[in-house]
Amino acid sequence: MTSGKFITFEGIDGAGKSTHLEFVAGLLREKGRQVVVTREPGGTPLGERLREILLREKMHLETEALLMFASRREHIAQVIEPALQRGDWVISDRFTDATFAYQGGGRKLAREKLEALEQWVHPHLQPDLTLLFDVPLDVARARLDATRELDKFEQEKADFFAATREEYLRRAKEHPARFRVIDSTRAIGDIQAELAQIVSAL
Ligand SMILES: Nc1ncnc2c1ncn2[C@@H]1O[C@H](COP(=O)(O)OP(=O)(O)O)[C@@H](O)[C@H]1O
Ligand SMILES: Cc1cn([C@H]2C[C@H](O)[C@@H](COP(=O)(O)OP(=O)(O)O)O2)c(=O)[nH]c1=O
Repeated sequence: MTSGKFITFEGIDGAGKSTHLEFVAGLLREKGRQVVVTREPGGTPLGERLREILLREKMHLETEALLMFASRREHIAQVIEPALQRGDWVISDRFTDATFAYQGGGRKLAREKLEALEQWVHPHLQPDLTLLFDVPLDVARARLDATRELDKFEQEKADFFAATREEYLRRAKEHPARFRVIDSTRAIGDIQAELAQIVSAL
């Protein structure tokens, strides 16, 4: 049995992550891999209920961080670890880097608190590859405005997303072996050509 890998997709809202999830899953399936596509917050029945609350209700920033990690704990136990143990590949639309970027960067929750939660919830699990879809705020905002009704996070102001993006880029620099920063201002076809190269090198 080949061993599976854990790939996460990250970026500020509107960067284009969701556009490329199924493309990457398809590339892996073409190579004969079993692929589980999932997301955070969510990915389990309980996690999806937490997602509904997290994306709609205002709450204390620590409550928000704790619920993100509660959803993640369930997701790891029910979906991610069993899939990796079977040898499947897991692609998750967001994981812990999102909590550092949104609750840490955006909401300014102390990084040490998030590191403590990360150590508690998944001391031994890290993605093998994190694709960070990066775009300037105005590009992300224009894409969002063109397409959908905005949830609680998407309604945040420019300085929130500036801090979120900055924290993502800081983490990418801190973990260069795990992160690939994708310039997501380019045409979808150009981005997919780069993704195909990255996936074939895995
Ligand atoms: N490279 C791109 N060029 C132009 N439009 C894009 C590009 N990538 C995504 N979009 C569009 O931007 C919108 C937001 O993309 P989406 O993948 O849903 O973002 P995210 O999941 O990162 O919030 C969608 O309407 C999508 O079609
Ligand atoms: C996983 C995670 C997501 N989020 C936020 C980022 C997004 O705004 C929102 C949901 O993510 P996402 O699934 O990307 O939203 P959409 O389906 O609208 O593209 O949750 C956090 O604030 N912290 C986290 O730890």
